[in-house]
Amino acid sequence: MATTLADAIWDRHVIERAGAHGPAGRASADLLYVDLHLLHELTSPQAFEGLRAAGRSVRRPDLSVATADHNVPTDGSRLPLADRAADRQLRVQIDNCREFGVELHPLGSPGQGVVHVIGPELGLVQPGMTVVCGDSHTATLGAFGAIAFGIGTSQVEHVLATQTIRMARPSTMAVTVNGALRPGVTAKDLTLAVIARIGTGGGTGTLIEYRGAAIEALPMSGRMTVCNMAIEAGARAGLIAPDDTTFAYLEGRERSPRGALWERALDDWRTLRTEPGAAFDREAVIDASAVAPQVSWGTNPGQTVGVDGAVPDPASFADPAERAAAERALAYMGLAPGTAMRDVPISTVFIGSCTNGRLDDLRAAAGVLRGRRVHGRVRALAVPGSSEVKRQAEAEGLDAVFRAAGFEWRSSGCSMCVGMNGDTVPPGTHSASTSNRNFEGRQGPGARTHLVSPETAAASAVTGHLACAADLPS
Ligand SMILES: CC(C)[C@H](C(=O)O)[C@@H](O)C(=O)O
Ligand code: SF4
Repeated sequence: MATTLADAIWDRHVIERAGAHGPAGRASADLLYVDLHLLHELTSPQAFEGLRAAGRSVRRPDLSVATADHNVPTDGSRLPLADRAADRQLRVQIDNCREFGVELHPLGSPGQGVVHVIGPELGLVQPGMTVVCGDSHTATLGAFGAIAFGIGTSQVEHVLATQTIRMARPSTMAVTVNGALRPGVTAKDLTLAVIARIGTGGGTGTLIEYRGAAIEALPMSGRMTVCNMAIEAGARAGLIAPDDTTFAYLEGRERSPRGALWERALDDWRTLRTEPGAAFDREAVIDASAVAPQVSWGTNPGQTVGVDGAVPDPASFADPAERAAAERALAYMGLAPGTAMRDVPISTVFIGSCTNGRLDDLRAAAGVLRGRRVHGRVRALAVPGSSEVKRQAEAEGLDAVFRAAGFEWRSSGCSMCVGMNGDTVPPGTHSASTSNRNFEGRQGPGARTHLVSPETAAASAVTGHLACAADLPS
């Protein structure tokens, strides 16, 4: 029977099948081998604590890599931090990684950055792998043709101790994006439009394979943006079949295979595709040419419209649950039905995160900002996704473009994506943010988040209200 890419990768990693009789009795789910375990400071302390209490060691420290991202300040501060809780968490991480022999990229080190940004950058994430991390947006890494998913802290401990994970095989979904994106329309707009279309529950329990001409045309940065938000459609993970774009990105990276090993890896990676005729449990087909720049209006990523659109009337939703969600969202967002999205004034712009904090994203935003100024009422932050992205951006003068426009140029971290590191949106005001979640309070108490692409964030910074790049006078 023809196999999907996700099933093929899964099968390669099964150690014990669900239903099999093992030493611990009948297995409730598959036992999978984990090729790469990424860690950050927020979801790993209790896992290391558990190992310590049980007198266990890390089974494969060589396959485990940690970084500091959620809690780190982005104003250039170093330990000791004024924020006592963050300070403690970052120190605990340093101690844990030292004690258990895990490679760590701490605050202030050249390899530090958002965990989902540094993995690919180092060449750690490769086609055909299983990758886990105690973080839902691990889905980002599926862009390399890997099965990459978020796990809970007790599973982090299990993986540290055994390099395996017990997990039921997800069902499969294909999201096929035909045609080509129009000029000015980005991977972020596409991934938001997909969620608006299939809903935040549209991918529940599945592993989504994104495919079709519009996906194949995306660079790795855009593919990561798309897979990053698979989780916001309810999926366990997203993935994209590896191709020459993937291989070109990986070639020569610090941890990529070299020489004969590279050739051997390529031979294998080229086989990683969904076989013709393979059946998916669910399928959605999207026409890329119909996608416009997107802006979210509500408090989940599916509550999104084109920038030409308006805040919908909750009464227009046939589904009672959706109607109630829209009512609640409008109350929180302080928006009236029928308001044109362009009429929403913003206080804050955030360009960064594991969704849109890579070099291509900063280049795109800088392209819009060159020769322009941020509106007087707007505070705008550019936060590189990693210290390496920051260095590269500075090497090509992007920091100067952001600064000249009136942006703050910060150090890398999760920053305003999550509002737990000192970077927040003032209560009751609106932000244009390139992150992936617009939940209530996500960017700070009372913050009203509008999810957008880097280009749209930059254009909104200039106009002081939600706007796309095409709105700006040339
Ligand atoms: C803190 C972490 C567990 C969380 C996640 O799992 O995604 C965070 O990164 C987020 O984006 O909400
Ligand atoms: S940048 Fe945001 S979404 Fe990504 S890992 Fe950090 S908090 Fe989570």
